[in-house]
Amino acid sequence: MEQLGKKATWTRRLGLILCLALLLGLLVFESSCGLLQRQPRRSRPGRAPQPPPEESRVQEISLLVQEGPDSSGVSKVQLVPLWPNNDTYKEAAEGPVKYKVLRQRGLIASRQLPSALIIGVKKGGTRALLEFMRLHPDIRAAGSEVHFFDHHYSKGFHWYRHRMPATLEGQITMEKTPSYFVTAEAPRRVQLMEPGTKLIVVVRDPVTRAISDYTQVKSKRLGMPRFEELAFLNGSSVVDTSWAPLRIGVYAKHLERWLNYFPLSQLLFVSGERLIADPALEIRRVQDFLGLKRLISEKHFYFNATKGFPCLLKSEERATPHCLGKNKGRSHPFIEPTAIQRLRDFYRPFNRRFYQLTGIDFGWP
Ligand SMILES: Nc1ncnc2c1ncn2[C@@H]1O[C@H](COP(=O)(O)OS(=O)(=O)O)[C@@H](OP(=O)(O)O)[C@H]1O
Repeated sequence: MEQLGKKATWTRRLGLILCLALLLGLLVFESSCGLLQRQPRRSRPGRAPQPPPEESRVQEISLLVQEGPDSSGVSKVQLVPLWPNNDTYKEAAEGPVKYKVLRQRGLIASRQLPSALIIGVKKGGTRALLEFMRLHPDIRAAGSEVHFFDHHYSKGFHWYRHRMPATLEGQITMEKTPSYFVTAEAPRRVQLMEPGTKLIVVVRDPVTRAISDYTQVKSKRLGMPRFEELAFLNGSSVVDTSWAPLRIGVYAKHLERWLNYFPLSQLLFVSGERLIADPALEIRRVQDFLGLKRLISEKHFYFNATKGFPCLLKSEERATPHCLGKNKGRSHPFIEPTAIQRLRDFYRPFNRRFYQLTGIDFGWP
């Protein structure tokens, strides 16, 4: 009985082993025949078919069809694309494609050479004009004077462009360097850059301009001679036109040089006096000249009685009311009235000529 029981247990174990072996064999057979291969995953409804993963785009080229001394026994090589796709190559070569498109549509800012320049005059109110114009969303201006057309011309236009802020399509790049107006080479150089450049000149009574210029130099140099000593030759009544603060004020002469290269229609003359008395009016003229929407108006300015000048309620840099710096709107030293009168007489014919050339009577005494 006991022997019979043991036999039955062994038979059951053998049967189990046989079953397992059979199952294993079946599995091996099916996988080698591909019967258990997975079906490709169906894309989810509503979603675009996904591109094949990068590895599956490896291309195979048979070496047998190629001529050559290869006898390595390798029958195939895999060509793996260096760039995952064509767009990636373009991105590397010319910047991301999406940026290129955005740039073409003017949606990405890039640096441009200026299309409008405030060329002068020194102490005419050029900083005020530039700061006021910067309120306009379509104006982007270099913050400091670049001095390209006088001091840095040899550095080239590439250097110049990199001094400019980035602009979007439709925005105007501007720069102000007041010494351009009196630089002999500047008109030709500006024309070479772009004959259509718009030129803005802020002019002011040449006598007060000269005193303002003198005041600035005096503030930086101790022991400066009196204005009257510098303005006239050897204590005489003859005006020393070689003295820069006086030479700059002969506007007609400097303008004639610019008119050899640019038509009058490309120049706008801003009155430095009216820029103080009625900034909104002068800024409206500038906006019109530049073809801009009239967005800057009276509501952007207030008169600061302490400073004695119009100031801004907010600007590109600050959202609070503020005036130009301490070096703008300095008090001038006392100048002998006879010296002032002599200078007025000296400038009168040049001023008249300037009015003729510009077609504007600035009303200087
Ligand atoms: N809003 C406002 N605030 C202050 N100053 C003003 C303003 N508008 C015009 N001005 C006059 O600008 C004169 C300085 O001119 P510039 O900016 O062209 O000077 S510079 O050439 O850049 O040094 C400066 O000359 P001075 O008064 O002699 O300092 C001012 O008279």
